[in-house]
Amino acid sequence: MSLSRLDIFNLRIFERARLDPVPGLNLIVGPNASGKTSLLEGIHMLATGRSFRTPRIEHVVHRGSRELMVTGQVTHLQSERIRMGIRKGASGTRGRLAGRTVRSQSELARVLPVQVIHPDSHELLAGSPAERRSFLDWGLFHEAPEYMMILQGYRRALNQRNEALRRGFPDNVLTGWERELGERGEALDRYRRGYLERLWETLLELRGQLPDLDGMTWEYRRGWKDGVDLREALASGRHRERELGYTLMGPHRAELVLKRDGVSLAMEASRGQQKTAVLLLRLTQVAAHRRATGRSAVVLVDDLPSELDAERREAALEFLRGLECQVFVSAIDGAQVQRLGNWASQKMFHVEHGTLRSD
Ligand SMILES: Nc1ncnc2c1ncn2[C@@H]1O[C@H](COP(=O)(O)OP(=O)(O)OP(=O)(O)O)[C@@H](O)[C@H]1O
Repeated sequence: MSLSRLDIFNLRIFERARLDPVPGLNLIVGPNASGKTSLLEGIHMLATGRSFRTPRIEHVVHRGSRELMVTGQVTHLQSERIRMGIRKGASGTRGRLAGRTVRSQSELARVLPVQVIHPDSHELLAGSPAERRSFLDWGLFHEAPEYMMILQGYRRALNQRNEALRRGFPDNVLTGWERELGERGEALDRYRRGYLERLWETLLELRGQLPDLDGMTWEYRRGWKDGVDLREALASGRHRERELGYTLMGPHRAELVLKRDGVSLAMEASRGQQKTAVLLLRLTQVAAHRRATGRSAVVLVDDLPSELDAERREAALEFLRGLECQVFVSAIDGAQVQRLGNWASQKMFHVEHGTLRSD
């Protein structure tokens, strides 16, 4: 699966841009502020309805315009072509897939799975636990469609219970929400554990491809005490949670700690080591997704050279090549990613102040 055509309208610096990518490596080169990241942002917007830089759409829409639009064509098995598109602005979002309007953005995300690695991607290790929970959610969204339904139901029930806690509703109201949270929460935990086990099998096979990652391990904390049923834990925590006005236990508090030689990578690894570890984690997800579903994802790497030395850069490109999926890499200096290896197809795009040309 690959993106074979991309049209961008009114996104950041671009009023209009067209890209005809190849299924292998697409290298986007240009000076600072030319629009490299904006192109990757356009692909991410089409696939997920969101920017990876800001939750505020007004910053992404070209100044002076009301909305942005991104359309694309996804090619499956070299022959099946699917058209998709998204319009987004202050007045809302509209998505189109194969000639019809979609009910939810997730329909586009299923057709075009996208994994992004950007200069702040070390936040996966150093940022809040929510970053790591959404990492797990990415894999499960693509592998187990029912997982998202359970998660959405869990979030609804959680909001209801929090509201009931804040408004001092009686115990029998809370018990109903706790039953639902208990069932859904235990199921989410089982999915996450299973996914992590599978992911780690793939990671162990792949980690030798990047330097410095021997001895990497994980510790998953599910969000409530081991050996206790979630429903019982919620019932016993009710008194304290009434005072706080929110639910302290459950998979919405789960944490994934990544370690190397027993020490947290978030606490002690250098920025370059963290970036290499994040590359490994995200690219392992792409490989595991392929194994589980038979489908490939598109990988976006914004500013690959930043903070990676030559050895790490080359190893990263080699790793990307081995995944055999479509890759978009941006860089200021094409020479830094010159040793591209033997890709099945590759193309270089030059960006200059919002205009685009290819070799
Ligand atoms: N909403 C907007 N409307 C118009 N231009 C914008 C908007 N948001 C950002 N820009 C401009 O778009 C340009 C391109 O930004 P972008 O981040 O894509 O560049 P880049 O090539 O990735 O740069 P760098 O190498 O410095 O990371 C910048 O000059 C920025 O000021």
